Amino acid sequence: MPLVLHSEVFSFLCARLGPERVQRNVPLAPYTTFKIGGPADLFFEARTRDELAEAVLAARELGIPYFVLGLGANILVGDRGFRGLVIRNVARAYRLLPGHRLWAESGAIVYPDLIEVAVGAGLSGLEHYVGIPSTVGGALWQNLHFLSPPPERERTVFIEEVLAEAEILTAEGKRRLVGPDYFRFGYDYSILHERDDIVLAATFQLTPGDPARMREIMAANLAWRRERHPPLETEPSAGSIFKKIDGIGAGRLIDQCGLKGTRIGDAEVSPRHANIIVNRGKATAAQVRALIAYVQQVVEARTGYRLEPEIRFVGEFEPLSENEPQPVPGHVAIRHPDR
Ligand SMILES: NC(=O)C1=CN([C@@H]2O[C@H](COP(=O)(O)OP(=O)(O)OC[C@H]3O[C@@H](n4cnc5c(N)ncnc54)[C@H](OP(=O)(O)O)[C@@H]3O)[C@@H](O)[C@H]2O)C=CC1
Ligand SMILES: C=C(O[C@H]1[C@H](O)[C@@H](CO)O[C@H](OP(=O)(O)OP(=O)(O)OC[C@H]2O[C@@H](n3ccc(=O)[nH]c3=O)[C@H](O)[C@@H]2O)[C@@H]1NC(C)=O)C(=O)O
Repeated sequence: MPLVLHSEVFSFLCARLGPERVQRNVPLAPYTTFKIGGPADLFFEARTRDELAEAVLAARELGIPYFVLGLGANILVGDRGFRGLVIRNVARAYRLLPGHRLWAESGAIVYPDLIEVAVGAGLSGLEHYVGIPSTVGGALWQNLHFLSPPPERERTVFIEEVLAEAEILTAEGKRRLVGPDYFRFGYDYSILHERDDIVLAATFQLTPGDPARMREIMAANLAWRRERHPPLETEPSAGSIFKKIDGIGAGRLIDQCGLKGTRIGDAEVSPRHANIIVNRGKATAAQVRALIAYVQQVVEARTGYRLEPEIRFVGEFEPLSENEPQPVPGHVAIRHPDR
């Protein structure tokens, strides 16, 4: 039974969060970069970090499932949607502080908002992440990263390198200021994967830099992405589907197996970058899941490597039906610039 039918739950949330503020049965597809996903039984937009904390505490008190949604850039929402409360984080305040610091609520958007304000003030440290869709919360969750500047591009730079401190709501319900060590950052990893802590705000320690050089880095990184990744505006996706395989490359393996352009319904392995699945129009979460499973199966059979999804699966998924379209091999393959 949809949670929405439990009127006491709805009344409790309205009393806690405001009568006009809690919505029922809200489609989630528009709030994801994949443009896929069924409805949330209950939906609330948190406009400040206090509202975000209050919504999480209310859901915990009720004992109902909840999910904090950033830009929905790293998730696949099931076609049946989410049985519980989706809290969309639109707490987007930010300001520059003395000592070259930038403070931001966790719903603040890294690009363009934070990067533009930092670069505009001649402060370096965030410009690497230009063009990557992410809120501050999502960035700490996954330790947002990109290649170091050209021409060397000799390493990966991570957002942990400029994090000074963060305000969190802990799994135990306490508001705390924590330093970077708390997060135990790794590649695509932070403690937020294990603990039910919520990021409310973060402060970044930036460094004075040459704005012209920062603009140069931004232009080069945007060009790098444009050349390799399908454009989100016309080919909705969730970025890389599978985790990095050090020194080998998930994308390269899929490409070498000739899977670019393979489709199940409207879900397609991007002909531009083999580790990205794009929604060609009306793709369902079931089709994306089936395509993920198909790619895993082919790559494992041919190379022995088991690809692990990097994206988070959220909500309820339809069981795969026998009527689901079968995989159709791709015909056109765009040569990847690194091959
Ligand atoms: N490098 C690239 O090209 C790309 C990278 N990405 C990555 O995807 C992420 C997208 O971020 P975004 O769209 O904002 O997030 P999403 O809405 O995609 O949510 C992703 C996860 O982040 C967690 N999360 C979000 N906000 C908070 C918060 N305030 N506190 C604690 N956890 C939170 C949630 O985990 P939980 O359920 O555990 O609360 C959720 O599962 C970024 O990390 C970015 O690096 C995405 C696309 C491309
Ligand atoms: C896109 C994301 O992150 C990106 C991040 O933007 C960039 C830059 O730092 O490095 C990674 O991309 P990537 O393209 O190097 O990763 P993979 O998909 O594993 O590809 C590895 C390598 O395979 C080769 N490759 C890739 C795609 C393709 O179609 N053909 C091909 O040959 C390329 O040489 C590539 O460099 C991150 N992906 C992963 C899985 O770690 C994301 O997180 O959503």
